[in-house]
Amino acid sequence: MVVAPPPFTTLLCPSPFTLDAIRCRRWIRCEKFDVTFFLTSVDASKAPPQHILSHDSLRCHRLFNTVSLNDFSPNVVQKPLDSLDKASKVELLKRIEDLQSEVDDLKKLMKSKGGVEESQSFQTIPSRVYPEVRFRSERTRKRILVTGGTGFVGSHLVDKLLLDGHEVIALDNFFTGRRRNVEHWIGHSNFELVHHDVVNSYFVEVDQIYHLASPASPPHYMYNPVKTIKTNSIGTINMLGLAKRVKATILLASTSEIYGDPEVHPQPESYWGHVNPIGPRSCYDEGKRVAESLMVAYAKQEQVDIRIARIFNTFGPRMHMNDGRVVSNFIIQAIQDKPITIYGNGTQTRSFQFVDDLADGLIALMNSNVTSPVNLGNPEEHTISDFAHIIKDLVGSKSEIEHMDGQIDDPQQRKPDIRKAAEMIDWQPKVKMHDGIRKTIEYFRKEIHDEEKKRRIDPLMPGPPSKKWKGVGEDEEKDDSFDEDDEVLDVIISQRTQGSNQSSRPITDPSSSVSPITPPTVTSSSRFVTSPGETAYKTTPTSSRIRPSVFSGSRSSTTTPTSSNESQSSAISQGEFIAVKFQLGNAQREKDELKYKLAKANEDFVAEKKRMEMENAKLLRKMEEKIKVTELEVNALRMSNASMRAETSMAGGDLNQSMMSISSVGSSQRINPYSHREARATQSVPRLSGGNGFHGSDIAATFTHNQSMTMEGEMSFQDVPSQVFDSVMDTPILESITPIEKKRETWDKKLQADLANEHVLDISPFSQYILSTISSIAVSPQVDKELYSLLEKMIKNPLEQDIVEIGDSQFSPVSSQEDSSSIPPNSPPSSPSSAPICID
Ligand SMILES: O=C(O)[C@H]1O[C@H](OP(=O)(O)OP(=O)(O)OC[C@H]2O[C@@H](n3ccc(=O)[nH]c3=O)[C@H](O)[C@@H]2O)[C@H](O)[C@@H](O)[C@@H]1O
Repeated sequence: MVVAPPPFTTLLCPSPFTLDAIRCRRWIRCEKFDVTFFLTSVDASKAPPQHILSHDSLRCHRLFNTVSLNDFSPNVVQKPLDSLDKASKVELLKRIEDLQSEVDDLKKLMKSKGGVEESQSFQTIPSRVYPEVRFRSERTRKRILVTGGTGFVGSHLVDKLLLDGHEVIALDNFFTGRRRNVEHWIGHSNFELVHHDVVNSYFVEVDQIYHLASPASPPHYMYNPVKTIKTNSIGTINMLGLAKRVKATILLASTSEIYGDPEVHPQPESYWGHVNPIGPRSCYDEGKRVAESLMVAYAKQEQVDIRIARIFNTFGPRMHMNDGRVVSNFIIQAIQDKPITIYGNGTQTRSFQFVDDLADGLIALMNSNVTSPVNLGNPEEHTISDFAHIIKDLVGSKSEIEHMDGQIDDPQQRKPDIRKAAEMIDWQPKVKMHDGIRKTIEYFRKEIHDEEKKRRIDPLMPGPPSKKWKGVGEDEEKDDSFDEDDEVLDVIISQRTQGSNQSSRPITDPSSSVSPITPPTVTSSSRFVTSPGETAYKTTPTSSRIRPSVFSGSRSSTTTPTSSNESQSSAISQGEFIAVKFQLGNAQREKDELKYKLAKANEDFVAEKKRMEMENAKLLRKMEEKIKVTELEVNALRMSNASMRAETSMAGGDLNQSMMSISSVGSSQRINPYSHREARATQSVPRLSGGNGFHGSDIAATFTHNQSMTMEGEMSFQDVPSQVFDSVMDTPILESITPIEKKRETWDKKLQADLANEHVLDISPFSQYILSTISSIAVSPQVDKELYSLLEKMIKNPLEQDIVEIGDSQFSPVSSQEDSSSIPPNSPPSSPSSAPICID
């Protein structure tokens, strides 16, 4: 009789000898060993006699052992769908197609998104490096609003506050402020830049408010006196209202100008001043005086915590080239070896402080508890004449000194009494005037160099006249806003239409040939007004009343018109000149704005990139899920198809087709790319005898998808079986299976021949594969026992065993060693590899 074969080799018995009668009835799957196979029953009635094989053929079982149990990867095996009717399968196929196209779309979308990212040249934008700021805890870190935060003084204050670890909001209407003054902070998490005019309300939650917003240079504040008053009155009310609401401490940047043309010298805070309330400077002087009054009123009535700084003449880097004040004018003139223009006889005095000291003083005052006004200035007093020589010497200039008409209400002496600051806020200036001047000279040298370079690259041509020019000669009302774009044109229009009767600031008469950075060389003969309200200029009404920046001056001798025509042409050329100058200013602002936008775009890009990466990751996950689902469905279909083929072949009595079906199932279940990878990483390389033979290629195809495998003496399966795999695995499921049919014909013939010659199994590695697959999972004695008995029954009486079903739970693998004791006496050895197979 038979020496019992290993249990699941027994399972083979029905297959070979009743192959043509096989009917797929149930799937058995063993997740642990990643095997799905059919349990079949025998329908002998359908089996042509010649296909019934002899038991003796099973001698070949010995060959099974070439594939060991360990060679199977723990892939997930899914249960196939139950047999589907054709319509359902078509529907399923359609769904797979849809899913596939969806997956393709998603892939495309992802690629395109990746493409966008790649093509962006944002990577070329270097990430910004900010000055290192002090770390402050939540408790000590303050949120601070600085109005006029991009101006000359404001930007230095912003620097100090940020470096000290506070959060700063710089608010500015950019009338005299410039983004470039704070551009090194743009994008910093502690910094915020707000374009806003304090004349309008602004609401923000802050601890401190430094209220600096106002033009401070005489030509600037005199340009639009109504707006200057509004800024200092309404603007201050708005900021006080905000301070009141959010209980912030507010510091007003007041000025030494509130002392007017002082009669007390030096000026202590207790001095009430000597101000002409209707003079050309009054818009600023009185504006600041009313601002101080408002501060005190809000403190008294609304308990707002206030600080008042009376700021004396200040200079330093970041002064505008067009500032028009004495320091910038003298330095630029000296650098360019142009005449240094002194208004008046030069005996008037000023005390100049370096901007760094002022910023320290403002912070010290804010953080004190001094609510009364405090002077902040450097008491080092010089006459303007001395000052001109100091500048000339420090620059090493060949400039001559030229005296021009003095200004109306020009304070004749100014020197701060800073004892209060020293006592109450422990502040005094540290930077000596000479040192500060040197730094400022370097700054202006660079500015001039940059400016000249820019003009070399892009020589300025006066653009087409603005629409505003059409208004020349008409009655046009001057806007009270600081719209710098229209500023100069407005001045010209106003000049032409109303004459020069407002400002006492010295007039300059630039000729058309004057370069935008030509220093003023104004003489004193033609422009001096004795009293406000009278005709402001001795020049003709057509001469322009522009601010006396160093860029706009020229010798007065060239300006006295000899005829009305000449006067007209002089005015036009000046207009053109100013238009060009302001084009330059606008271009600069535009550049600053672009820089800001670029920095912002960079930030936005980084955020967008992060978002896209997250989105892509999500998309990828979704895609992978879809692919997985698709694969599962495809596998299901394949298995289902295999089932059908098996059924078909059974009906047709085709051994090979049945084999193929099983092979397909075994293969398709290994498509899962994840387990595939795992398998590759962990599996040994099984060797299969005869794997490249008749059916061996199918087996190879099966293996190729999930593990490396070599055939004995043959090439690697990884390379070989692609066509085979394609033909077997990717055969359209419901379409004509022509290639397979063709093969099958050949195989059938061969099989017939083999059968005739009685050496079927000897040459059928495919059969071996099935056998080995089945045997390899037969590690559970319990399962062995059950299956064995089932199979015994099947073999004995196949017709009775129409349906065999074994659930998953029965396949929990058990180590053969561990459970050898539990193997029933009747059972075969649990290790297929060691099992002697001998069937009588
Ligand atoms: O620098 C400042 O911080 C101060 O500047 C101005 O006060 P002011 O003293 O008139 O400033 P400048 O325009 O620089 O004039 C200073 C003196 O130099 C004279 N000056 C100015 C410019 C020039 O080219 N030549 C010249 O002789 C002026 O006539 C004046 O006597 C403002 O009014 C103040 O609010 C501000 O605090």
